[in-house]
Amino acid sequence: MSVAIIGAGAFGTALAVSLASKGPVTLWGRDIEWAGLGENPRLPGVALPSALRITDRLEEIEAETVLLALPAQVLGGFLAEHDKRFDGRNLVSCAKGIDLATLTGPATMIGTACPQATVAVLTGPSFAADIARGLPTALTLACADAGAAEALQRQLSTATLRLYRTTDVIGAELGGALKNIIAIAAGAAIGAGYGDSARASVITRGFAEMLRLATALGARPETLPGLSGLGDLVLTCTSEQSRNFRYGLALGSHQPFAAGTTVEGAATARAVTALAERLGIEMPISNLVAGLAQGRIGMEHALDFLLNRPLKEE
Ligand SMILES: NC(=O)c1ccc[n+]([C@@H]2O[C@H](COP(=O)([O-])OP(=O)(O)OC[C@H]3O[C@@H](n4cnc5c(N)ncnc54)[C@H](O)[C@@H]3O)[C@@H](O)[C@H]2O)c1
Ligand SMILES: O=P(O)(O)OC[C@H](O)CO
Repeated sequence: MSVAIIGAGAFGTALAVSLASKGPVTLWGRDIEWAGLGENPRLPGVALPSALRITDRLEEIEAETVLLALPAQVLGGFLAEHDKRFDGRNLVSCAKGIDLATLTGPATMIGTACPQATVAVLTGPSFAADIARGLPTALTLACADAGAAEALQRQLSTATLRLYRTTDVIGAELGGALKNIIAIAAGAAIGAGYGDSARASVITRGFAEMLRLATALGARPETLPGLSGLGDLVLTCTSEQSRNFRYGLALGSHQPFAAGTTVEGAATARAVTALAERLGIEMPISNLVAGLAQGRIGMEHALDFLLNRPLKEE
């Protein structure tokens, strides 16, 4: 089975570099003026291998397995335009977010746009730079069809990229989407100088929120403590490599943050606030992050927002 990747950002390029160690890979990007330079500025210091073909022509994407490595908020527009071209293939979502327009995750969006496709999700704790440099990384490959999950697991594992499989697509994709919100909160706590104990509380109570919403939306509870949930939550809340964590740091310390950086947790927090309201679920950390990201709540009120809630059982 041949492989192609849509989205030549940091993650799409990193996956392309890793998969090119096994055979030819095609990478499609909208803006690829860097292709001839042998390096993607979003992934500095990583040489692009010769087995990697880079194109901005979608008609060249003929692979059976296509990884969609676009940010969650742009995926819907891409699918609306190109659904027919990709229907019927193996479509693997790599986006970690919930679409604000539809309040659904990437797997549902892909399945709706391309009903004949086999839909899968690739998620879990992994920084693009680590994957591209060949550092050992473990991910989750989720597909409702157990046979297809096994085939994709084999196809997309490399010598340094170890994939575990599951049929719980909703659980795997929600873990990856929701951890970004909690990482912003953890960054804000550190940025504001609240300390490591506060960060541990944010991670733990944040995980409780993730579990609450994910299971209400149909996730299996045992999926959330795995790589795609807790694994990625821990990574993203503790590393300044994370853009979501760094965005939180900037919010907490009243510093500017580079516009145009992909920070999936900001829009996803707004989507989660709407979903939680619809389902009658308490998501105080997610609500706070949505308020901070929209400028509705100032950092000076953030602590009151969390600490003045009624005392309750853990
Ligand atoms: N970077 C990581 O370490 C990492 C790791 C795991 C998962 N992810 C996920 O992968 C997804 C992509 O993240 P990234 O790090 O590659 O982001 P990025 O900011 O590096 O790249 C985003 C890419 O999307 C392209 N793009 C934006 N709008 C587009 C549109 N309308 N049509 C076509 N292309 C468009 C941009 O040109 C850019 O190449 C996110 O959901 C992210 O959470 C990233
Ligand atoms: O840089 P972030 O915050 O988008 O995180 C990247 C990955 O999701 C970490 O697993």
